[in-house]
Amino acid sequence: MKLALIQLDIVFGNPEKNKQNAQTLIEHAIKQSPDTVILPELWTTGYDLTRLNAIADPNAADIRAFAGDLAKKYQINIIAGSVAKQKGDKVTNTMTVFNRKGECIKEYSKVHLFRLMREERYMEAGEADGLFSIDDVSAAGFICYDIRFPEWLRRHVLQGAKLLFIPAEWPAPRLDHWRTLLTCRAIENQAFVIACNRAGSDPENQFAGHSLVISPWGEILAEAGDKEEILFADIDIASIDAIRNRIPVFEDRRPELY
Ligand SMILES: NC(=O)CCC(=O)C(=O)O
Repeated sequence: MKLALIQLDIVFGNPEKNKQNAQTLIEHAIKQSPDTVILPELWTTGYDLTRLNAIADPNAADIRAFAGDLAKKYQINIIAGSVAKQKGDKVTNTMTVFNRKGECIKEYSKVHLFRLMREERYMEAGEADGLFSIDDVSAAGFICYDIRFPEWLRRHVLQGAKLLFIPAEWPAPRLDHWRTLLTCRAIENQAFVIACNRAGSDPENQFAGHSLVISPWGEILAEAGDKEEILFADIDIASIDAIRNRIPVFEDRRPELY
């Protein structure tokens, strides 16, 4: 499976500009014939949380039209990062996933809200899992801070997820945590980790970039720099079973003890 991670430099609070920029980058990526394109967290608005009532996406209708059309036009899967989804008086940090026909096959709302960026003041946490399939491969989505909760990812892997997609807005001062946590999640779950961060800054944070694709053995297959770029990687799905046979972690677990 060929992946294209769109490490966007998000324009604060400007969905129209961000959609234009994302479309340009996606259409650039299409020239390399990716199977799956991934976008970052809250990429239409950034963390412009105080203006969410003006800029959130009502019922995620806008992202459904934008990413659904592109997925169908180019016959690709799109993990459309996350957007601020407005439903009634609630806003969630919601990821959408589109198949090659342009159908929205999953919505996942971030379960762990990040207090350091005041997310819990403006958003509601999700309550449901992030499981889906693309091209018949079991996958799951998580959003940024979710990666600090290994038991949440493990629950999905125990239900079959082999590709772990992670859109993020991860600040630069914790780049070491980003790399270490993602590598651990890949090794302990013997799964591919595909993590698309944003580049650039907003009024409060400089973001790390360094989007990553990590193998189930913990090897970094591709890593972006700290500027806007498209990161490409090819992953070999069959390698997952080879690694799980070599060190049979899932057979050796002792769930009766923990
Ligand atoms: N947007 C986020 O959830 C950021 C999470 C983060 O920075 C962390 O250290 O965790």
